[in-house]
Amino acid sequence: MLKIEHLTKSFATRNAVSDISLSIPQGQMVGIIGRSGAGKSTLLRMLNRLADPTSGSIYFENRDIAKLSGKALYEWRASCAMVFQQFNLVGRLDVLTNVLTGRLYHHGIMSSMLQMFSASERAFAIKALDRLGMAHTALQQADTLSGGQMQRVAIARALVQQPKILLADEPIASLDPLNAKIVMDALRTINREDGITVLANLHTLDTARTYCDRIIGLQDGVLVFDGPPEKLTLEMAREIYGAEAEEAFSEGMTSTALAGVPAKERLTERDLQRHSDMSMS
Ligand SMILES: Nc1ncnc2c1ncn2[C@@H]1O[C@H](COP(=O)(O)OP(=O)(O)OP(=O)(O)O)[C@@H](O)[C@H]1O
Repeated sequence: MLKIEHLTKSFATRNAVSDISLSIPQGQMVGIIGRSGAGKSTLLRMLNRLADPTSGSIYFENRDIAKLSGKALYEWRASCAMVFQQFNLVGRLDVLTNVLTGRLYHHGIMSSMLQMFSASERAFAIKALDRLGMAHTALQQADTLSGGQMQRVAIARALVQQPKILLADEPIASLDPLNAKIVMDALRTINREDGITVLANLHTLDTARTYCDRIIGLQDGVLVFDGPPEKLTLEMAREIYGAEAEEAFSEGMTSTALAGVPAKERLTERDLQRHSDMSMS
């Protein structure tokens, strides 16, 4: 069980995350939604301590994660893996070595520096790649892969950490729809088969609805919705995304599009349909 109590992160002029309390049972798949700047990344980054909370607590199996330091913090980061929108692979290294870097958390400093991996670790890494349908690329240089393939390798790297929690910060925001589906399917498989809790920041509401057991909605750093997808009404979704009542609101719209463009300039579904009709004629 991951338990967050009154978690707050303040920057100079504002709270990015404001007094959030939540309990997440092991094995849940949770989607975090909200418009751009709502605090989604800051919340995830606090969970694996890439950012330190200003106040509040994060408990996992009764340990206060917000207070860990040194070796204990390193161990926590091993059990709380993270994947990012930009994949964060080392492009000039081969895929297998990239995946094996996920094992460095389990090594001492010396063997980490020498990148010494045992035969069983290599086999484990290949198995992780195989689960993601990527074993055939093991010896390929990482920067020759497509974005979707890179994200699958990044997930394999997270898997070899043998995490209890997987944090995914906009894992499909840079991918085309087909690759986005492959990556989300992979996250759900890992969640269901391995019992790993998945917390994913998702920039479209329809993805969160399709894949998640539970949706958490943030608005200006404040928790404004917490429940199963079927409880998230259109009105609530509009409120979370700050969409105005008169405009067409599509669940496939991205949080960035909703936050970045003045309402009058945003494309409605009707505009998009008209555009595709025109391109086809
Ligand atoms: N290091 C920082 N220093 C100052 N302000 C920051 C910092 N990191 C985030 N913020 C601010 O905190 C707020 C929340 O940012 P955050 O990146 O968590 O939002 P988000 O919901 O993940 O947005 P996006 O979807 O665009 O990534 C924003 O107003 C952002 O500008």
